[in-house]
Amino acid sequence: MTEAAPSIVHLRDVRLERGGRTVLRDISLDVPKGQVIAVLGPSGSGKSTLLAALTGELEAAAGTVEVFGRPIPRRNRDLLELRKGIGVLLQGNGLLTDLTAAENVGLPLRAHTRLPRPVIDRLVRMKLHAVGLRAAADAFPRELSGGMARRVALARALALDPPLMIYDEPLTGLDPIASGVVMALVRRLNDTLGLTSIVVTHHVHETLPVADHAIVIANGGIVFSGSPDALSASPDPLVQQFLKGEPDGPIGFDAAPRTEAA
Ligand SMILES: Nc1ncnc2c1ncn2[C@@H]1O[C@H](COP(=O)(O)OP(=O)(O)OP(=O)(O)O)[C@@H](O)[C@H]1O
Repeated sequence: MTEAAPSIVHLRDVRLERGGRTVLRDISLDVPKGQVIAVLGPSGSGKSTLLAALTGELEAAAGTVEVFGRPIPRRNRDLLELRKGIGVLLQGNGLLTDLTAAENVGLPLRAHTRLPRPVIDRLVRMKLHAVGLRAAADAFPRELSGGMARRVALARALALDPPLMIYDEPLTGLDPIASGVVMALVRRLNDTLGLTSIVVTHHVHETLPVADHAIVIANGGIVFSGSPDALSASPDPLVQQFLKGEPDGPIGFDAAPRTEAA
């Protein structure tokens, strides 16, 4: 019998507030090592708020948040150490326009390590190779397509070999082909590098095929948690409304979360 993989992320009965208002309540979630999990939900449902709790940017108002088996530290130095273990790919690529692709990927290595230049150069080439862009090392961001720029940003997020990757809307602004390339890469990198990945998105149909597990956030909480197949087959009207992108149904048009205290 194989042992269950340890949880890289563990949330129990978590309540998250923004500006004194409850955005998410009763959030319990375990992300086992090695999995790709999709966090889905309509705009404003609290997906970014959940991510902020995982990176320690937002302290939970109640409940337990553990990453890598430890509660999120409060001391700044410990928090910085934790964050080195979490690679984050944000919606905008955040590439510096006056640096080449290779220089952008090398930034975290120069900022957080004292590795000698030739070692950094070699690591940068490896990261660019991992995203299929070794040939683009000397290109500037303006010379790259949207999909290529996203992959450079992905290589940079991987620079410090983080065991946990968080993707916040990785497909925004990409065409269907580039979206397919990026999602296939998310899965391949997860498996070849032994990572755990959390993909926050409202691109359900592009994301589910590469995910092991999906959760749907709406109306202030987790309304679905299960396999992608179970999600597609769910009879829950709320889930169906979200999957079909229908404006009328149990999810309010402005997706305003419940505001009463837990
Ligand atoms: N700093 C803040 N102060 C007050 N309210 C906030 C803050 N950040 C987010 N909110 C509110 O919290 C709720 C959830 O926002 P959040 O950005 O987490 O949603 P989301 O699901 O990531 O949305 P999107 O898909 O549009 O990025 C929204 O009602 C939003 O207005």
